[in-house]
Formats: sequence, C-alpha cells, structure tokens
Amino acid sequence: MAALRLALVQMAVGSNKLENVKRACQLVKDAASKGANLVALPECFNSPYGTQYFKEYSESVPGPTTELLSQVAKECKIYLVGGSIPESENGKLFNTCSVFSPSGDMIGKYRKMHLFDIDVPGKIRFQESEVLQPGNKLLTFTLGNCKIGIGICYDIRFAELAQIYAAEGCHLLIYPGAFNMTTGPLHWELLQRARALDNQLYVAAVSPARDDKGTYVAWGHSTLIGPWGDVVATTEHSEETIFANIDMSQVNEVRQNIPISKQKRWDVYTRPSICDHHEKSDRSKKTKDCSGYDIDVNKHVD
Ligand SMILES: O=C(O)CCC(=O)C(=O)O
Repeated sequence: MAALRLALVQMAVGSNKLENVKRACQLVKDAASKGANLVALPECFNSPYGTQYFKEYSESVPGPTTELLSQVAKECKIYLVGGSIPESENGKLFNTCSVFSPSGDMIGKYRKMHLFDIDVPGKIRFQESEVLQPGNKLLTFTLGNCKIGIGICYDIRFAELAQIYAAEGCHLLIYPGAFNMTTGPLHWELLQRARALDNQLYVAAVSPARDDKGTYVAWGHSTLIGPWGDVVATTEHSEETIFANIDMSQVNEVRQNIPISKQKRWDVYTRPSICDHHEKSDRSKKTKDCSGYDIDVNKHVD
C-alpha cells in the first residue's frame, strides 16, 4: 500500500451533538483531500467533556454518530479512528472509540479501560467512574505492514497497556485524549514520549481544541512521537489538523540498534515475583490481580 499518512484532527467541540459530528466529518474530508489515509479524531468529539454530559449525549455503538463516521470513511476511502463518544448499552455508559475501514465497516470498538479518576486539591477533580463503566478489551488493526493499537487518554498513564500492545506486535499506538490545564503541561508529551521509548513505536495523541470558556479546558497539543522518542509533529491549542508519515523503517531501525525487547530479564522480573511483592504490600488484594497478561484483544487484519 501507499505510505501511511496520518492526520490528527484537533477539532473544536461545542454543545450541539449533530454539529460536532458534521464538523468532524468535514475535517476528516479535508484531511483525506490532503493525502491522509489514516485519520484520528479526539476523545469525546461529539459532546462536551464532563461526567455531567455523558448520559445526555450518549448513544449506542453502532448508532447515529458511528453511522456518519462509517459513511465518511467509505466516501474518503480511509481508515478512521473515531476519537471517542459516550456510549450507552443496557443502561451502562462507556467512553468508546470506534474504528472504520475504507469500506466503511466498523473494524471494532475500544472502551476506555482506565477511567479518569483524579483529585488534585484546588486544581482538578474528575471522577469518570461515577458515571462510566470501564472496558476490558484491547483493539488492534493492521494497515499495510503497520499494526495499530488503541487506548483512550488516561490509559496512556498505564505502561502495561502499551507494553501489551507492543508484545502483540504494534508499531503505532493512537490515544484520542483530552488532558487538562493542570496535568497537560507537564505530563501530556512526557507520557507519549515515555510510551514510545519504552516500546520503540510511534505514539499519537489527539486532543480537542481548547475552549477557554468550556467547563473542561483541554490542553490541546495533539502530537505524534516517533519510535526514537522524538516529536515528529505537534501543534498548540487551536483547531488544527496535523499530518505526518509513519515510517516503518524507523521502528525497525531503533528495534535493531537498541534491542531492548530481546534484552528483557524476564528471569528476574517475572510476573509471579511482582505478584509476591504486590501481595506482601497489600494483603487485602486477591492474587487474581496478578494473573498475568490474560487479556482479550479484538484483532483486525486488512
Ligand atoms: O491523565 C490525565 O491527566 C488526564 C486524563 C484525561 O483527561 C482523560 O482520561 O480524559
């Protein structure tokens, strides 16, 4: 296939759901017309971001929003990572990313696995778990020779998730996200570079544009990090789409030059010894927590 050209759409999100989705589709078309064959939208792109909005804006997946995403993916003949939207299923709510192939088929959906529950006194308190349920399945898909894994925002803080995707053979991780003005400046890029460097792969994170008057003010700065830990493309906080090519030779090169995945000392740091330590430090936890990487992966190969 042709070179993989990624577009990260840092779009402005307002309070009108249909307008948000139409805007997203228009920006996806613009990105495709400029040569992108893989386009990603931000976290919570059809709704303002906040626990008070999730129920009102939620819908089923597949549903009205994903139908429009499917149409635009098909019309533009691109792969589309549909950011995330509040999803409802049987009375439960999830923060869900759906991914589409160039034929408009939904490859799969990924539900945010680590819910964003933080409390930084005087700065920010956010408790997604008050209204959302966590997902428990990974999602990968393959485009040419590039395997891609999906996470959502807070998921990027969990090195284990990225490590599992790397072990599954991923070369690029895409995190629709919406960091904030407290954690964004210090952590957003650092976390992306950390995940990229640990796993020697590309990491993309795509945010909504900043709305200073919104109830949640996003940090913006959508970014692509390369497998050497370098910033390949980035932006400030206004609405903008950034473009970059994914160069698989960079992934192969760094993995050959610095072969850390073959140098791991699993004989020393095996999961059971982590579990022993974990159990000693918290006797109330069940050993079930330490059952290893026994996790469901939805796979799609093109
Ligand atoms: O981890 C953070 O600091 C921000 C996470 C976040 O905004 C999210 O999960 O939506």
